[in-house]
Amino acid sequence: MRYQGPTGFKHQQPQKTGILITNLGTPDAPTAPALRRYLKEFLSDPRVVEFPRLLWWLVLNGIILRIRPRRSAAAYSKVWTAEGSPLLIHTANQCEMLRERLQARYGDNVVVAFAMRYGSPSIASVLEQLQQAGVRKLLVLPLYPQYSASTSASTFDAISADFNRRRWLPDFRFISHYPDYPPYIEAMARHIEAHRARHGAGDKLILSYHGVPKRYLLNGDPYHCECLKTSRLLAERLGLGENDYMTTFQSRFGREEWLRPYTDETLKALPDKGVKSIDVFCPGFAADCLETIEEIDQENRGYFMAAGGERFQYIPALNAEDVHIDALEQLIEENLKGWSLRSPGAKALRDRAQRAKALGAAE
Ligand SMILES: C=CC1=C(C)c2cc3[nH]c(cc4nc(cc5[nH]c(cc1n2)c(C)c5CCC(=O)O)C(CCC(=O)O)=C4C)c(C)c3C=C
Ligand SMILES: [Fe+2]
Ligand SMILES: [Fe+2]
Repeated sequence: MRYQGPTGFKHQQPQKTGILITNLGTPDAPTAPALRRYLKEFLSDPRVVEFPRLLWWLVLNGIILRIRPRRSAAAYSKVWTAEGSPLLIHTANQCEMLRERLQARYGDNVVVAFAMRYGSPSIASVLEQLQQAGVRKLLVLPLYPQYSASTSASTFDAISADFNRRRWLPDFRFISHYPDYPPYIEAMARHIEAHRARHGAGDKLILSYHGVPKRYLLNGDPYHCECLKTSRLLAERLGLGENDYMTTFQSRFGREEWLRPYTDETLKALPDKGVKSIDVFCPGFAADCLETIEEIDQENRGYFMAAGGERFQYIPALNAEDVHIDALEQLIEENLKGWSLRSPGAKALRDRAQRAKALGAAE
């Protein structure tokens, strides 16, 4: 059978609305074998590494997967907690809080779940569970505020690959970005203000985003533009002048040029320019993860202090903070508009089952 129908389908099953939040994904353990599996899946995605396939296959399997898993495992072991990878824990918490709030309003008619683009829980496995649960309308929210083909479009690819094998597709909505969504800007502003009220404010606020190769920007990816927009709106909301903040790009991979200015080079240079006290926040990361905890709060803190910096404050990601969940809940609510969140009543379900029986269908 080319297209898979729902298994164990019941005509009386109430039809539900599914809300799927996703993030990038993380290895199962901070070990070289787990990193090898994770990096192989991640770095084989043509949305992430846009290189001629055969050449990249040779480089990935011949060089990168022989060296990087051990190095990355060492980095992950610095951030790993008793409950597991920070990215997975924060995403699970975000999901749980959204579920509580949305089910308080809509009861069991909404199902809220999370999945990871790479690693587990995989998008395919969670979509299968949602279909089994009777989800006939599906809203997907990848937790990437700024659109990039390497993240947002890659998530869409994974969903569409799953749909490609299915017989019965749900109504479908996909939030491809929210870089200027006022409640998101407001959530970050309040979070930063609260942090500054407790710990004081540095002379400059560094807004560091994950980078992508500059080539992707030149080929039309809106990511760079969206990062600058988020920064501008956040700075305006915080009342910051042009000299009070900076947008930088972190997490370079490989030898080609990535979006500039680079976070590490910027932080190494700031003390010489007289900026010795900074706050760093990463607006593009909905949850703390390796790239914020190890790369920013550990590695880049070290660069800044070694270059003569005196005060470095990392402001944590929004994670499962109430202000963040408020913003995500509003974003979800707005994107659910026009969908009735009530499932058909008992009578409608009985009638439907009788009609199906009359037509000779299984129950
Ligand atoms: C190889 C190219 C990469 C591109 C392009 C890229 C884009 C990109 N990534 C994120 C968010 C995250 N990336 C994370 C880890 C990570 N990223 C890359 C490479 C690229 N990312 C690698 C190889 C890794 C793994 C770690 C390592 O070996 O260095 C993470 C953290 C995951 C975790 O488990 O904590 C996030 C989140 C965005 C938003 C983005 C493009 C905009
Ligand atoms: Fe990345
Ligand atoms: Fe990194």
